[in-house]
This record gives sequence, structure tokens and C-alpha cells, in this order.
Amino acid sequence: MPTPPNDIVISARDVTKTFGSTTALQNVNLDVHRSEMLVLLGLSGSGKSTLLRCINGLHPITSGSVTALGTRIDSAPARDVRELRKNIGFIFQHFNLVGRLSCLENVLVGGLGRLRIPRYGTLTYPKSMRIEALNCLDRVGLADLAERRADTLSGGQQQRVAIARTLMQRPSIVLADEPVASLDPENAGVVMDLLQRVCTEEQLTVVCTLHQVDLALGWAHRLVGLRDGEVVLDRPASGLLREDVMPIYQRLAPERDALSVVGST
Ligand SMILES: Nc1ncnc2c1ncn2[C@@H]1O[C@H](COP(=O)(O)OP(=O)(O)OP(=O)(O)O)[C@@H](O)[C@H]1O
Repeated sequence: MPTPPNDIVISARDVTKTFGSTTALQNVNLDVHRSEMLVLLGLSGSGKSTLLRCINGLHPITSGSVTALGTRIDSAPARDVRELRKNIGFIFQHFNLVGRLSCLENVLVGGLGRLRIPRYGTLTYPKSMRIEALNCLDRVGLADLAERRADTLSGGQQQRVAIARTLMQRPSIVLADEPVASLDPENAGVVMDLLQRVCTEEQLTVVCTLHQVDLALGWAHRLVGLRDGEVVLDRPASGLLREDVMPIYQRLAPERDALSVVGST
């Protein structure tokens, strides 16, 4: 059954982004639906991270339009973009936790956007937020490590704390830039499981960049392939095979190109 248009939470229209003489994105069109887990694939330099950063307004686009949660990021007043960003979580390859803080306080930082004044130290946060943060840690299976310094955790555990911090932000959209690139295969699976769970159980929309095709096929609802800044593959993951995806990593002459761009879900 086709998804109703009002279920679209991110919409990119003819997005082009240049850095000087480099064209990082070229006429990208993409609609992402509520509760969809979309994985962006492509060679290094194909534009995956740039697209994520254009979606949350970290990179101003050169032309086209980007709408997220009903706000035109490319033309909205800065204040509206700041409000929108509170609804967009970002997960980084290197976790970006504050190593000397406890896991609980790192998670509490995710809720700072809801407070008028900054807090320093777990006990300065309202009790309701401390309970919520503990609950977020519990959802990633790490409640028992709440008091541990973040820099004593393994990489996989740190990424789970980063996901808990994002949940504490109560976002509608989660952007994840190579969230498993620093992890071993087992921990990568755990993190992908968590991202998929927040997507389906909490109705969040996840857009995630990956280099591992097998992880994308295993966990994504939809795969989008970029090549030289252009969308060259856009298919539901269900029924998709590795060999359907691999051509995005080849640089073929256009007349020999095995890919045909397929419309979204
Ligand atoms: N801030 C920047 N200044 C100049 N050029 C940039 C900047 N950010 C990205 N680029 C260029 O834009 C292109 C796309 O880069 P991007 O980082 O989006 O690719 P990617 O697919 O995410 O790569 P990777 O998989 O290695 O992270 C590259 O040619 C890159 O050098």
C-alpha cells in the first residue's frame, strides 16, 4: 500500500551542494517516511555525509530545497532551524561522548535542549530527567553502567550510550554517520539492531550512512546508493541482493551502467 504523503518527514528536492569547484551532491531527490530506516551507501566521497549534513542544515545547500518535519531548512529563519534541530538527533562514528563524565550525565546532555540553563553534574538535573535518562540507558541495555565514566567503556558500549543520549533528546529523526565504522562485527550488529528498534518501536525515522552492504541489506528498510553525488539506486531492502547493490561501487561508462534508478518505496 503506498505511504500517504503526510508521512514524509524529510524531503529533498533537486538538492545540489558544491564546495568550491567540487560538486558533492547533484540534483538529489529523496523522500523519507516516518518510521523508515534508510541506509545511504556509496564510495568514499560520493556525498553521503554531505547529504546528512544538508538534511539538518549543518551545510547550507547550493540550490534546491530541503524540508524536514515541515520546515524548509534552506530558507527558514535561524530560530526555526534551531527548533527543528532539537528534533533531529545525530549519531557520530566516534560517539562524541564526554569521556570524563558518567554515562548517565552524557545521556542527560541529550535533554539539555529542553532546559533554560545549562547543568553541570547529574544531581543538578531535575529528578524526572534523571529517571528518563536511566530509562534511556536501560533501553540500550546499559542501565547497570550508569555511574561509569564514559571513557572506560568499549566502543560498542560507547555507541549505545550515544544512542541513549539521542533518545533523551526525544527526536523525530535520527541521522547516523557511519555509526558502526569503529566497531567489530558483533557490536556493529548490536548497534544496528538498536537503530532498527528505535525506528520501528518508537516511530523514529533513521537515515544512516554505511560502508557495509551486508549490514545495510540486513537492517535497512530502504537502500539509497550515491555515486559522485547523484542518487543511482533507491530500492526497498526487502528482496534486494548484494549483486543489485554492488554496481554503485563501480565507475562504469554511462552506456554500460547496470543501474537503473528505481523510485522510492
Ligand atoms: N567541508 C568540505 N569542504 C570541501 N569539500 C568537502 C567538504 N565536505 C565534503 N567535501 C567534498 O564533498 C565530496 C563528498 O564528501 P562526503 O564527505 O559527503 O562523502 P562521503 O560519501 O560521506 O565519504 P566517506 O564515505 O569517506 O565519509 C568529497 O569530494 C569531499 O571531498
